[in-house]
Amino acid sequence: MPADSALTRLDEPKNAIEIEPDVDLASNAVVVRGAFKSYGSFKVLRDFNMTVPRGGIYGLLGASGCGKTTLLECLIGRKRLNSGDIYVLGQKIPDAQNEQRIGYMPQKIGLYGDLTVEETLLFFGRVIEMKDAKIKERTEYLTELLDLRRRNVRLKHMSGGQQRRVSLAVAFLHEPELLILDEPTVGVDTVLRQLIWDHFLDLVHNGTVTVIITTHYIEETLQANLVGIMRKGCLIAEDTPKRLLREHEASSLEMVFLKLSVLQNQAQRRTSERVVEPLGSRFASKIDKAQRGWSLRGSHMRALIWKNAIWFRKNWRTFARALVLPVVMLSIYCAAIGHNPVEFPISVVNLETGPRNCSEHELRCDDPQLSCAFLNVLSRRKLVMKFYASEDVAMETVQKGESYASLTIKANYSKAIAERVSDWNRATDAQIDGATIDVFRDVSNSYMSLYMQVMLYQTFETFLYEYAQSCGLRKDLVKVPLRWGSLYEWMDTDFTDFTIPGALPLIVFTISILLTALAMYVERNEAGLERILVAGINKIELILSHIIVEAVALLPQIVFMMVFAFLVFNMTIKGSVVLTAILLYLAGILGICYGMFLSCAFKSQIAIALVTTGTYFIMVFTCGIVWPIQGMHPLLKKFSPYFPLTLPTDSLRNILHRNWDFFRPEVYVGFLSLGAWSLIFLLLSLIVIRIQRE
Ligand SMILES: Nc1ncnc2c1ncn2[C@@H]1O[C@H](COP(=O)(O)OP(=O)(O)OP(=O)(O)O)[C@@H](O)[C@H]1O
Repeated sequence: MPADSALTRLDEPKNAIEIEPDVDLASNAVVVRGAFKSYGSFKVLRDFNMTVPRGGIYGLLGASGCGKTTLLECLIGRKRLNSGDIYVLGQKIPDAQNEQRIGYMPQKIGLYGDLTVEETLLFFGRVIEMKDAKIKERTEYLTELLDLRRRNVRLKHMSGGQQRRVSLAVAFLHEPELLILDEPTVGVDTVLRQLIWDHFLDLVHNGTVTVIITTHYIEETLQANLVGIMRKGCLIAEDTPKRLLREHEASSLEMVFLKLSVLQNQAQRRTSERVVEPLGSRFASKIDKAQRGWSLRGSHMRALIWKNAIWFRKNWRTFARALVLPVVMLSIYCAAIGHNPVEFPISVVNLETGPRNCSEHELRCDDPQLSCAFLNVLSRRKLVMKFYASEDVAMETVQKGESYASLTIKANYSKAIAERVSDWNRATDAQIDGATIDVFRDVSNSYMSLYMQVMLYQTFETFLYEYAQSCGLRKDLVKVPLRWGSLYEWMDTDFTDFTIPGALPLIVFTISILLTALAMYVERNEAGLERILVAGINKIELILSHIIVEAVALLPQIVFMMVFAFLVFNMTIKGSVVLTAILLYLAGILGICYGMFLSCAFKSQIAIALVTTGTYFIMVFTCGIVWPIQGMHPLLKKFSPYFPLTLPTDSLRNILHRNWDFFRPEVYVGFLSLGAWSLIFLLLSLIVIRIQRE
C-alpha cells in the first residue's frame, strides 16, 4: 500500500506514553494476560499478552484473519476466552459492567438500516441513558465532524463509507473513556481519514481517553502512541512506532511488520519483554455475576420499544401483509375445506327408460317411471350424470377414471318398488332384485367413496319418503326408524365449522412464529445486535422488547381475522366474542414465544423455517384439528392433550359451538394450556441465550 503523505509524519506523538515495566490496573486501560481462544480445534489466540496504557492511541496491526476482531470482541465481553485474563478499565471481563465507559465500533456496520442518522444516534444515546438534549448537541457536533449532514436519510440508503461514519459517530456519541474501533477508516477517503485521526489525537490529548484501533492501513498507525503487531495469535511486538522503526532499521511500519513476520517464521518469536505482575482477583469479586444479564432497565426497554415501533412504522407494508396474511389463509381455508363435493361425474344406466336424462320428472303414486323420480332426487346433489345404454360401458367409464361410480337401474324398477312398498313382507327375490340399484364405485378416493355412499342412502330415503307421501301412505313407514334429537341444533354440519376452532388458533400461532423469527432475523443479521449488546442491553431486554411490540401488533390481526371468520364467512359463533378473541390472542402470544425460542436456539433461517413447518404439521395432525382425537392411535390419544393447541382447540370449540362460559374446566383449561406453554417457551428462550457461549 502506498504510504499516504499526510500520514507519514514520524514525529513523536503528541501524547507519548512510556510503558511501565510493572502493570497496574489503574494506569492501564486494557490488560490481557495468557489469553487462549479457539474456535473448535482452530486456535486464534495463543498465550496472548497485551497492555494498553490509559490516555493514548493503541494501533493493533496484523494480517487478515490473525485474530484482531476476535481479540476486540473478547475485550468488550462478546466472546469468552478459553483461558487467560482480560481487565478493561480496571474490571475483569466478562463480569465488568462498564458499557457506558466504552465506545465500540464493530467491523460490520451493525446498525439499523431503517433508522436515519438522527434516529440512530437518539436510539443509542437513550440506550446509554443520555439526556435527549445532550444527544442532540452531540449529534450536531458529530454529524458536522464526520460530514454526515443528510441526517434524515435512512442508513440503508447511504453509501458504505457513510454508514461506517455513522457507526463511528455512535461509538463517539457518549464521549467514552475507551474507544475500541475495528477498522474505522475502511472506505473513508484520505482527507476524512486524517480528520478522523486528528479527532482521535484531540480525544487522547488530555490523557483521559484511550483509543484502540485496528487497521489495514498500517502507515496511519504512525500517529498512534503504541503499536501492537499480531501474528498467528500472538503479539510479536508492542512498542512506539518510532522505536519499532529504529529498532528494525525500517523506513515504514510495513517493513517492520514484514521483518517481524520473517523472524517469527524462523521461530524467533518476540513477545513483549515487560515483566508483568500476576493479576489478582481483587476486582473480579466485586461484580455480582448472577445479576449480570438478567436485569431489566427502564431506559433500555423504552429505547428498544421505541426503535421497534419505528421499524414497524417504517415497514408498514410488512405490517399490512402481516394483517392480511391470516385473512388470506383463512379465506383460502374456508373456500377449500369442508364443502360437499359437487359437479363430479357419475354414469347412469337406466334400463327402465333407456339412455336419456329423465330427471325433470313429476312423481305420482302410479308412476310407471319411478327410476326418473329417483334420478330427480339425485340430481338435487348437483352431480354430472352421464347416461349409458349398457352396464358394461358404464362400468368401463369408472375403470378408466372418467366417472366415480356407475348406477344401474333395472327395467322393472317401478313395478318392483311399488310392490315392495305396498306388500313388502311378500316380496319375491325377483321383486327385491328389480328394486335394487346396482352401484359400482371407485373406492381409491375414500372420501369421495364414503360421500357417495352417504349421498345415495340419503337420496334413496328421500325418494321413498316422497313416493310414500304421493301414495297417501304414512311417510314414517319408509323412513329409517331412527328419530334424531340435537342438542346444539344450530351447528352447521359443514366440516369447515368443525375444523375452524382448530384452524383459527393454528393460523395465528404459525404467523406469529414467522413474524417473530423475521424480526429476530432483522435484529441479528441486518441490525446492531452486537452493538446494542455492547452498549449494555442484555438479551432478555431485547427479547422482551420484541415480544411487547409484537404483542401489540397482534391485536389488529386478531380483530381483522375474527371479522372475516364470523362476519364474512359466517362461521358459527354462539359463545362469547371476547373469550374467543382472548383465546386467539393467547395463541398468537404462544406463537411469538415459540418463534423467539426458535430464533434463540437456531441461527440459521433455514433451520427455523424447517422446524416451523414441522411444528405446523404436527399441530395439524395431532391436535384434533382435522380429525377427532377419539380416532387417533391410542398412544397419540394419550399424549395429544399435552400438545400446545389440543386443549385450546377443544376450548374454542366449546365456546363457539356450545356457548360454554369460561368457568367450565373444558374451557379454562385451554387458556391455561396456552399460558403455560408460552411461559415454557419464554423460559426456554432465556435459558438458551443464557447458556449460549461464543
Ligand atoms: N465464530 C467463528 N467460528 C469459527 N472461526 C471463526 C469465527 N470467528 C472468526 N473465526 C476465524 O478466526 C480467525 C480470526 O478471525 P478474526 O475475525 O478475529 O480475524 P481478523 O484479524 O480480525 O481478520 P480481518 O483483519 O480480516 O478482519 C479467522 O481465521 C476466522 O476465520
